Amino acid sequence: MLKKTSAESYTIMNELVLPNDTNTFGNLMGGRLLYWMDICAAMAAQKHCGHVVVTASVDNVSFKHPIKLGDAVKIEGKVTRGFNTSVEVRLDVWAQDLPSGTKIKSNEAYYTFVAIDKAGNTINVPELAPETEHEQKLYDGALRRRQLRLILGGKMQPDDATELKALFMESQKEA
Ligand SMILES: CC(=O)SCCNC(=O)CCNC(=O)[C@H](O)C(C)(C)COP(=O)(O)OP(=O)(O)OC[C@H]1O[C@@H](n2cnc3c(N)ncnc32)[C@H](O)[C@@H]1OP(=O)(O)O
Repeated sequence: MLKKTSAESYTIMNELVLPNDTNTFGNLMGGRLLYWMDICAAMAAQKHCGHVVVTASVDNVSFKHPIKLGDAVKIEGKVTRGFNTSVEVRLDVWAQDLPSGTKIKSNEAYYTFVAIDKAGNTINVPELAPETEHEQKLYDGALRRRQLRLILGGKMQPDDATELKALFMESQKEA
């Protein structure tokens, strides 16, 4: 199957935080942000897969700074690696106070999507060809993150997570 690049799935989504998106403190609700991130990530995954995708899992997401009413939210998504029927998407989220132009990094996250056909059966996805050093790093890390999330999802035995185990062995040697 033809390999694809991260650039081919690169997706940018911009949103403006309106009153209906906020909590009683006037900050963007976490659930609303996760919803926007899911949409951005799904668009990136579909560009890569050439098929409809469903969200299989969302890794731990930390909310580093509150995002305020009236801020612009910019979400960037791109596929980091294709496996058999699933892809990992990396998201970077920025909040910008438009009048001052001040921009802060708000979140980073990884979402996993599975490609499905019209009958709902899972289908194979294209591999990813990293083009830069940074993309290669994300590609290598994707295998370890996949093993961790499959263990947590009860889909893999810890003993089978060879790359993850190797990482722990390395850090034990260094300590
Ligand atoms: C864009 C949206 O918001 S869609 C709406 C929300 N999402 C949904 O409704 C999805 C509902 N869930 C499902 O349809 C199914 O559970 C699926 C398609 C995600 C997985 O199907 P299953 O039959 O459980 O999984 P199966 O064991 O066949 O594996 C299929 C792929 O899913 C991956 N997968 C399964 N569970 C997980 C998980 N918890 N985390 C990451 N990947 C997973 C597998 O690794 C496999 O990928 P691979 O082929 O690249 O190795």
